[in-house]
Parts: sequence; C-alpha cells; structure tokens
Amino acid sequence: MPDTAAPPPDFLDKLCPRGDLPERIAALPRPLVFTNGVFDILHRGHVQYLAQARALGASLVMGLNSDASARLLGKGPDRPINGEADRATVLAALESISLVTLFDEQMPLALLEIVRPDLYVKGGDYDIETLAETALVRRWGGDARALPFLEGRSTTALIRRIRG
Ligand SMILES: Nc1ncnc2c1ncn2[C@@H]1O[C@H](COP(=O)(O)OP(=O)(O)OP(=O)(O)O)[C@@H](O)[C@H]1O
Ligand SMILES: O=P(O)(O)O[C@@H]1O[C@H]([C@H](O)CO)[C@@H](O)[C@H](O)[C@@H]1O
Repeated sequence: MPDTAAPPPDFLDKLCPRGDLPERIAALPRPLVFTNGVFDILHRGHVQYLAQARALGASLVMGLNSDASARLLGKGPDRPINGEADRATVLAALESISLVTLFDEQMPLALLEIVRPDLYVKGGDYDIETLAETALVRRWGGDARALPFLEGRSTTALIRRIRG
C-alpha cells in the first residue's frame, strides 16, 4: 500500500491568530512591511504588488479582511466568493508573504496598533496620503507607500467576465 498520509504544508504556519501576533511579530525580521485587503480571487496585479511590497522590507505581514469584514465593504451581496480560510491559505502559500492574520473590523486600525509596521503599503488604486492607516503608522515613525497599479486586473472584472 502506498503511504498516502502527506504532512501539512509548511506555509500553513504563516496563518496567525490575533492572540499570537505579539510573539510572532517580534520574531520577524525588520524592516516590517504591512498591507491589507480582501484578495477574493487572486490575480496578477495582486501577486506583483505583494512581491514589490515584500522587496521594500525584510518581512511582509498581511491583514486579511474576514468574511464579515469584507461584507462591510459593499463589493456585492455574494462577495467574498472565496471564504476567509481559503483566501488566507492561498496568500500564505506566496513566497512574498511572511504572516497572514484576519481582521473583523471595517478598517485594520486596531490590527496596525498591534503590528506597528515600519512601512504601510497599498496598491496604486488608493490615494495613500488620505488613508487613516497612513496617518496612524506615521504616529510611531513609520511611513506609507502606494505601489504601481496594473491596469485591467481586478477581482470584480474577472467575475464580470466569468458571468458574461
Ligand atoms: N491591478 C492591481 N495592481 C496592483 N495592485 C492591485 C491591483 N488590484 C488590487 N491591488 C491591490 O491589492 C490589494 C487588495 O485589493 P482588492 O482585494 O480590492 O483587489 P481587487 O482585484 O481590486 O478586488 P475587487 O475588484 O474585489 O475590489 C489592495 O491593496 C489593492 O491596492
Ligand atoms: O481589498 P481592498 O478593498 O483594497 O482592501 C480594503 O482596504 C481598505 C483600505 O485599507 C483603506 O482603509 C480597508 O479599510 C478595508 O478593510 C480593506 O482591507
């Protein structure tokens, strides 16, 4: 009989409950970059921006909107398409990402207070200077930066094309 029991992949260790964050964050190399989002259906724009974000520091922490949080954002009644456990697992498998943690609020401000990153990053679809996240990280001497937006790539556009 072949041995079909495969061990769980190592990248699952990157999934981090809120309570474990202080210890896990302290163990990550600095500079520490933080970003957040829903990442419902992962696409080229996402993976490119995440690789660029990671290159700005020594580790990249992902604050992922929980399903309840994603529903607060008004992306549509059937969103997210992929549930939080699936979205978190796909992101954890990326080389660029060091740690994935969920947040339930509409904005990741309480999470940022725990992580206290050196750099906050979003894609170029945001005006980084106007974000509450930017103002918050600057309070402890961190900074914020927007990365280039890859035109024509979005989860919403993919869903529209699939649905015709
Ligand atoms: N095409 C893209 N190029 C670069 N960054 C992107 C692109 N699309 C999204 N991002 C970034 O990825 C993060 C997650 O974005 P989000 O989950 O809203 O993706 P999306 O494809 O725009 O989804 P939706 O269409 O559901 O809003 C955000 O920080 C956003 O700035
Ligand atoms: O995936 P999205 O819609 O880009 O992610 C959202 O980003 C918001 C942003 O940080 C401005 O506040 C955030 O508030 C929201 O919870 C989603 O993460």
